[in-house]
Amino acid sequence: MKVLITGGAGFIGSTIASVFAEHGVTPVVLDSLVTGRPEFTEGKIFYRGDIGDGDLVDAIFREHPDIIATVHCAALIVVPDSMRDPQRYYRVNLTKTLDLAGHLIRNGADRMIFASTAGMYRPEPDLSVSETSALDPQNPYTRSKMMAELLLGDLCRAHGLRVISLRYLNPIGADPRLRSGLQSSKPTHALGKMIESYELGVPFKITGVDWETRDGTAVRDYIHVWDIARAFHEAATRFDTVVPPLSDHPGYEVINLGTGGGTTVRELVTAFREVVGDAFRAEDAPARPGDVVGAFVRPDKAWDLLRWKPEYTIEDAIRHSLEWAERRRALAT
Ligand SMILES: O=c1ccn([C@@H]2O[C@H](COP(=O)(O)OP(=O)(O)O[C@H]3O[C@H](CO)[C@H](O)[C@H](O)[C@H]3O)[C@@H](O)[C@H]2O)c(=O)[nH]1
Repeated sequence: MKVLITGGAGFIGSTIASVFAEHGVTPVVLDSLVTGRPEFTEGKIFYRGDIGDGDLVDAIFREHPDIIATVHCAALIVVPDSMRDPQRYYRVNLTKTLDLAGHLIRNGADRMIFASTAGMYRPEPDLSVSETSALDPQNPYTRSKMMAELLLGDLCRAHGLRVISLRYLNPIGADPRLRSGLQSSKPTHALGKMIESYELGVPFKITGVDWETRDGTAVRDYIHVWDIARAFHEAATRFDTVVPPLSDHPGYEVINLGTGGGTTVRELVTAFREVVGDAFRAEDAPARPGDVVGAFVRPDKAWDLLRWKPEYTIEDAIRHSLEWAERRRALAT
């Protein structure tokens, strides 16, 4: 039994591949390596290429008729980049998803699990989001994901494609067995900057301390990447129960993944100190341009349909991220 993973050489896709492999499902990785890492494909069935390449997708299904589902992670994901170059984001995230879906339908591959974002919701007054929250994407990245979901929903109704769309926010951590992790050695996100400050011995700057939250700093739903990857496996395992074939179901189901509480930047600093010790320093600084107060995701539906909830703590994720940062440095030298 196999699963096709587009973007399987990326941070999340490679972790998903490891979870499936641990459960006896062989990953078949399709990745352009534009942002993916060749070392994350080592020892795996790997096709280097584009999800829009119909001949390639046909060849993959011809060579692996035992693929049971497609996990679609291939995408561009950096919000500020999407604002600078929206065309590229719509081409890759939207047009190529349309092409890929056509190739899947042609090959009779009707099960897709789509890696989406909870960043498309307008948060409720308490900053929570659930599947019923209004959609109000704020940048080309989240808009490209929302539009991709809309087109997939239409193809489900018209062509019998079936899609489970998993929406989540900020993945952190690394494969606990350190087979893969974040590719970039210069991350700009909060935990990446914390690790950088810790290693340089300089204070971490808390950018934004005047938000209306429990401690004035912004909220994010940081979630361990292994937990997210487990949800993809649960979705594949329960696919036909969640989206039954040949039924009244519209063929398209959205499930949010999150912790149900979120973490402020100050809470992230406290968790970081739990791991590295009290000497770690942080100081207040102005908010970054374009920053938002943030949101957290209610995961009740994920529990009902997938029997999924996060298992790793923020401290676990920090520990794994630190271990991965060290390993990545060792691999680079
Ligand atoms: O050195 C830093 C870096 C970040 N923050 C704060 O930490 C919070 C979270 O920031 P992140 O950058 O970790 O997360 P964002 O959700 O703001 O955005 C990031 O995560 C997204 C994924 O969910 C996209 O990938 C996006 O491009 C990327 O910047 C923000 O309030 C930010 O101001 C700091 O206090 N200090």
